[in-house]
Amino acid sequence: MSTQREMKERNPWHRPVTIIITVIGVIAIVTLVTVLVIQNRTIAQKYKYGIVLDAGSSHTSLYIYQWPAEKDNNTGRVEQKHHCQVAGKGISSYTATPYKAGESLISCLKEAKENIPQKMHPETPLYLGATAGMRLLKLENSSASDEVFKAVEKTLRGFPFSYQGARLLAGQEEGAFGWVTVNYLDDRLTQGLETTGALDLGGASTQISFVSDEYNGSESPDNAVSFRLYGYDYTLYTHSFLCYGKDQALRLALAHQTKSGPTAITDPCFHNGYNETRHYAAVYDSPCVSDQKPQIVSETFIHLGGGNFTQCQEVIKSIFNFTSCRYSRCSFNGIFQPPLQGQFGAFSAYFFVMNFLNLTDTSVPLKTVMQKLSDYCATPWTQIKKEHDIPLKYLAEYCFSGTYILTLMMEGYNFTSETYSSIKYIQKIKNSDAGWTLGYMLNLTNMIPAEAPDSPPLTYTSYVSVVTVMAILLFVIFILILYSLWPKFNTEPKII
Ligand SMILES: Nc1ccn([C@@H]2O[C@H](COP(=O)(O)OP(=O)(O)OP(=O)(O)O)[C@@H](O)[C@H]2O)c(=O)n1
Ligand SMILES: [Ca+2]
Repeated sequence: MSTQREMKERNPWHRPVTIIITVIGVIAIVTLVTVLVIQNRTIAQKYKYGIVLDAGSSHTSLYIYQWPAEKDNNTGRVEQKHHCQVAGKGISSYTATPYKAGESLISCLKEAKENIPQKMHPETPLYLGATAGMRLLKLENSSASDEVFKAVEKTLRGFPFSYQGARLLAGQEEGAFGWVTVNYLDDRLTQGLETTGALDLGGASTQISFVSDEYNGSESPDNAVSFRLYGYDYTLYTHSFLCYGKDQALRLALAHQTKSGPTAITDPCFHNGYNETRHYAAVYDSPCVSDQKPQIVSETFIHLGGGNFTQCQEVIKSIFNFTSCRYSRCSFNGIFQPPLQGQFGAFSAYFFVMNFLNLTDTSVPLKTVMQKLSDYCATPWTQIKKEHDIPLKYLAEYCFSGTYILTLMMEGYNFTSETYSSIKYIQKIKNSDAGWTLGYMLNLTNMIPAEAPDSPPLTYTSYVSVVTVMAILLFVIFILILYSLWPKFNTEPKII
């Protein structure tokens, strides 16, 4: 009994002082870890913002981006916070009343004010980039395009943000920034991974951008864009085909079918039973087709549907020119294109159309995809109208658009049934829309450094874990030391 009591007395864990030390130690560790976590989280919650307006040919979209304030010059942290679709058509449609182009943007800009903390408004950069609709308007009527830009500038300056300009993007910029967006969001740039190509299909133009080992910019230098990003060099091949967005491509196809000025056509790209009267003036009212306008015999023609995928493919092939190529290889219309390489992300109308048609799965063999599209095109217009509740103008065009997408990819860009699966139809990557706007803002705010930034050797989680483990270890060592010294303390009173 006495030996047992002695052992109990010698065991420091039964002493109140040891218990107190242990409790204090545990409290200290908990406090240390809590302070570390809270301290870091408070800093991360402060955001900076940027606004980009995408003034496309068919409509305008406003995007708000946000990033942690302390990561200004760091990697991969910019994300889309908000998207607002401007009501009505694109700014290039307001030539008769340019001030309305400016007014059309007001409601989205008001939304932007609500979505960004007020004190951040003056330091939030605001950009507007216009694409193919305004490119065409400039070609057609350059003073009208100036008026539209003046009107939108006036509206943008009336908001409390830091206005950075409204300008026309070059086709190369549109393609290159779309590529930057996709690869930035996929975290490919910081790690120097093999990049993903970008395919963007708009209403008035379409872009293809990718890195090819066989392209260094010496052949057809106009198609080269060189970057140094995070310490890695890239020479990107990019081309923008004006008039080959899906709305202008439809005009090219209609122009091809109405060359002789008929009073009616049976268009294989529209469903059987489709019947619409169209004005020649409206179809040919675009610089993409205006020079092909036939000597009019009548003001209108009847647009009938034929619902035949194979014949539709033939019509669409005829809007591409494959005859001349002064380079080693071409896509179409005499434009150089190096061999396709790697994975591709296809966004904007590529996604809208293929998603509507339920054809976004590219692991399905191309033959099956074509068969499904062929069946869709052959479905009578009355049945299509019954099955879908969307505006008829859009509904009528999906057979054409789907066929156009496959023909552009296979005949135009030279994808094959084997490489078709390297394409992924995408709308968003990690909650941010794929498109040129994010890449444009990252570039103009210098948010992608040429050299890799110095990064802390540990990630945040590892840092907290290491500190926690070390704190516990120190505490245990402290207790062990205390324990090893205890017998001495314990025997002292006995000596006295
Ligand atoms: N949900 C949507 C949104 C758009 N569209 C159509 O897709 C095409 C392209 O849209 P978008 O990529 O927004 O083109 P824009 O940016 O307006 O045109 P561009 O890039 O050529 O200036 C247009 O015909 C548009 O009507 C669609 O079918 N479904
Ligand atoms: Ca676009």
